[in-house]
Amino acid sequence: MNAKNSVETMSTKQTWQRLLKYTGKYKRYTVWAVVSAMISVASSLTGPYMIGRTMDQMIGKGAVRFEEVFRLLTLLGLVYAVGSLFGWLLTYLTNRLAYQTVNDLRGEMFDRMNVLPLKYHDNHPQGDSISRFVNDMDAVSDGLLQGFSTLLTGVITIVGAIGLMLYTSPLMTLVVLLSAPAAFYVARFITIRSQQLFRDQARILGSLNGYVEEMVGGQKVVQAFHYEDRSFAEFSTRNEELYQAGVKSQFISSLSNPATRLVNNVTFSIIAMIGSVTVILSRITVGDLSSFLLYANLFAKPFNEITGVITQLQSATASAQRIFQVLDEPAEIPDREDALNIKPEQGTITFRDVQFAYQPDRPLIRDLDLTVPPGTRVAIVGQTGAGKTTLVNLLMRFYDVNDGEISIDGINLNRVTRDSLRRNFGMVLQDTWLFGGTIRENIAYGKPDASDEEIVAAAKSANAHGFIKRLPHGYDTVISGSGDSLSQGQKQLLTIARVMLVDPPMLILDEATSSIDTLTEIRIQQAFLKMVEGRTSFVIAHRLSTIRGADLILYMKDGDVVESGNHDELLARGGYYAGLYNSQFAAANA
Ligand SMILES: Nc1ncnc2c1ncn2[C@@H]1O[C@H](COP(=O)(O)OP(=O)(O)OP(=O)(O)O)[C@@H](O)[C@H]1O
Repeated sequence: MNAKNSVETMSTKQTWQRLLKYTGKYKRYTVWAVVSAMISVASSLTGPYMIGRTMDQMIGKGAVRFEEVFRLLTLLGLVYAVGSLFGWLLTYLTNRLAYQTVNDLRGEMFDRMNVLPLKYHDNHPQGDSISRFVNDMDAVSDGLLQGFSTLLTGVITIVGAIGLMLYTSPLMTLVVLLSAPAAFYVARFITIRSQQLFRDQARILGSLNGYVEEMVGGQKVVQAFHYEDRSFAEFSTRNEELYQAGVKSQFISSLSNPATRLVNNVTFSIIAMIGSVTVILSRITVGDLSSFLLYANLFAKPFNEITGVITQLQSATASAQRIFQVLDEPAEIPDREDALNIKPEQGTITFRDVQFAYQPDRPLIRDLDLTVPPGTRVAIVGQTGAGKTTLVNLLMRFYDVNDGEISIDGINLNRVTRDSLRRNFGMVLQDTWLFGGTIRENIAYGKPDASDEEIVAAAKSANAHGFIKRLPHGYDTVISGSGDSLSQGQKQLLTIARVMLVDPPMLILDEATSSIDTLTEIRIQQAFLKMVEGRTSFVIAHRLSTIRGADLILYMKDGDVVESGNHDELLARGGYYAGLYNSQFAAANA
């Protein structure tokens, strides 16, 4: 059974057992919360007793023991004040408990996101992951917050009220107790029905977030293709679905409170009648009856409150299941215990009988054999979907080969720590990734302790220094996460500078296919050339100059390297590469 299934079949009980393990770490808060709840409930239970006693001091017209009434009422005020104080303490402690728990969960989830294999991120919309991180965490936090204090005070109140009712009138207590299961089963009947609806709601919310994230991220494309109307139509469908799911789940679950209230009110009326008769028969005093009725109310209230928070608890359960789903996703297979930290001396890269498939039934790379001597400039070309990025994914061990091996200087990559492997490769991707911070911080991403001189030198090598200097605050200019205030070319120059600073022995470059102004393109080309000098480099190449300057061109087709050699050799062979050259570059070059 895979992790996803195991969480999907996780029962409510298992989910809460697991959630409470996180809460269990904060026993100190829990113990004090229980003590506070007990004191606060004790005060609310003492109240009705004292009110009853006070009433019994007012026997009739002109027969009121004022002194005693005054004493009891003062005491009552004091008892309620202490109760309020501990009620506040209970809220404070449950707040801490809930936020600490969610804080830990959030930390664990963030950690897990970082160790999940790329496969997970490739197959899950970012919006859905963000929704789990934000919305589901909030739902769990609300559930813990409300659930904990309500359940705790509820249970103590119920137990205490039963004891005091029994003390006052066992017969009437029996009536109250017999009616309790009715309220409980009514609530349970409704709860079971609404649980599935809450699960659906969380799922639809995740999918809506995923869609919004796609559409907001791709706004340019959306507008360029006049997709706005269709995008809005699709959004509206999902939004409507969420609306329907929300209304339905809220409607069903909100039935439970009025339904249990109805049962309780009927019970209350019956007890009032029986009680009146008992008073007439002089078995109990009027004070006792009023105390009892107040107890019966106190006894019923938690049922109402508990059924009220059941809505929140259900939503928290569904959300916790979605969080645990991520936590249970298998992490990237850890490095072997005897994994080596490599520092390649030569850097000869060999592919031997490499086989790879993203999906087991769709083999992509079959029996790939290749030797790349140190310092070789490799250009990978081929049509879209040919497997160029896949080759890079395997080199960086974002995915592991299914069979065969890739080695550096004869060391199988499976025996190398991923960290040291990735440190040896500098990567410049088409999708430039910048984060919210200064230009300086963005360049120093791979070497946070770099000096200013090193940063400037790297920027100069990357031909980025000139445009950075012209920015309003130079290297201290703050850019947004997406780097929207910079041009595509400038962003790529920054990412080149970032790699230059780290100075890795090997490089992986994904040449931008997007059009960049000629001057910037020349700058990038120069920067690329400087970067690959003397280093083993793999370039997913789209420009003729890069391809022609390469020592080794790999022409990929359907996952296989079908031709390899340098430009002249491949042209002379008259195969796929020659076809590509003649159809795409020859005319431009003529
Ligand atoms: N994460 C993935 N899961 C499943 N299949 C994938 C995944 N990534 C790529 N593929 C498939 O593998 C094949 C090779 O994809 P790859 O990205 O390596 O091609 P490419 O040559 O880099 O294409 P392009 O030039 O368009 O970037 C394609 O058929 C693609 O659909």
